[in-house]
Amino acid sequence: MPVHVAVGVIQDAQGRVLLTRRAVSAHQGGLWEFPGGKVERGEDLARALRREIQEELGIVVNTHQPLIQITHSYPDKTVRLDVHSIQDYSGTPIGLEGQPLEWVFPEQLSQYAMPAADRPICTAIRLPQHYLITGPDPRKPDQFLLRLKTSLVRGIRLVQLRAPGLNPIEYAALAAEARALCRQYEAKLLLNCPVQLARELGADGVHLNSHHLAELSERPLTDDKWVAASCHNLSEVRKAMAINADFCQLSPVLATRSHPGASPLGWDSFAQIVASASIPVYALGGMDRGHVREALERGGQGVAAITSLWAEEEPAGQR
Ligand SMILES: Nc1nc2c([nH]c(=O)n2[C@@H]2O[C@H](COP(=O)(O)OP(=O)(O)OP(=O)(O)O)[C@@H](O)[C@H]2O)c(=O)[nH]1
Ligand SMILES: [Mg+2]
Repeated sequence: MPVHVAVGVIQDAQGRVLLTRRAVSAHQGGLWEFPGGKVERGEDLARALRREIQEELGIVVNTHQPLIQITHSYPDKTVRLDVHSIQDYSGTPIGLEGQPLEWVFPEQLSQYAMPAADRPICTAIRLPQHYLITGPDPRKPDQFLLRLKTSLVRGIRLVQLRAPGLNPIEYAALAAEARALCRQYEAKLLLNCPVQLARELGADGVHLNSHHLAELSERPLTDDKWVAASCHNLSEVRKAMAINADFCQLSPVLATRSHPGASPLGWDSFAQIVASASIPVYALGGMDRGHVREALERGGQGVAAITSLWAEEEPAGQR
């Protein structure tokens, strides 16, 4: 049986995350971690989280929401980390057990030595709750780029450029323009195309379709790039984890106009598959912004969508 652990992600007004340093004598000693500790017998997760955070930092957790669940096997034990984002708390964190504290920007988390189980937590912290998949294929690139811009103006920060009907030359031209636009808004652009092309185009990362995923035996890009994958069942999610992908999307969760023939998983199967995934998983298929809460409650990272996130009109002031 894995050791069940309640873990809290606490962010300040600037978005910095609180790390604490484990005692040298402890399991995974000397490494930086997120505060938290073991769930005691008879305790539920919320109570354990409140107790651990109060014991270690002297603050009172008021509200929290699930971020990710990770099962990880170390040589000496297996842990099940139940990670929640702490949205509101009272007091000022101090290291009540003498542990050093540090507030760290999400982009800098990789500079801290942390337990191996924490890598997907850092990924989940850096990823937004919405993942925009562009569509449909552009007949007029200008209009397509204007719609992308509107989506960015509305707050989208993670974009998958999907245009399966374009040839590689058309796709490359569109990707260059989309990349320039995404940079302006500090959004990340993942290219849904063969890995070699994504490498050549110098994107922020690649989004593998299930066919490309199946062909790979290892992570195709270095750790400073994003690697994401399209999955439709548990074995594809496992494959994404096996090649060390950062995150995946799982579809179709609900019935969707864009893929009318596909039979939906439903939220229960989504949650079941996500429970076995130790990487962030976006729900895809019939999703709109209103589904974010359900996706989080079911263990997901948020929603991925074409139809509902792809802006219909031009951005204000751009006509
Ligand atoms: N709190 C915390 N534990 C983690 C993280 N990552 C990770 O692998 N763990 C593992 O999860 C377990 C959590 O235990 P803990 O040592 O914090 O438990 P605790 O606060 O109840 O302490 P105690 O039982 O030593 O008094 C440890 O085996 C630890 O190595 C993390 O980010 N935060
Ligand atoms: Mg602890």
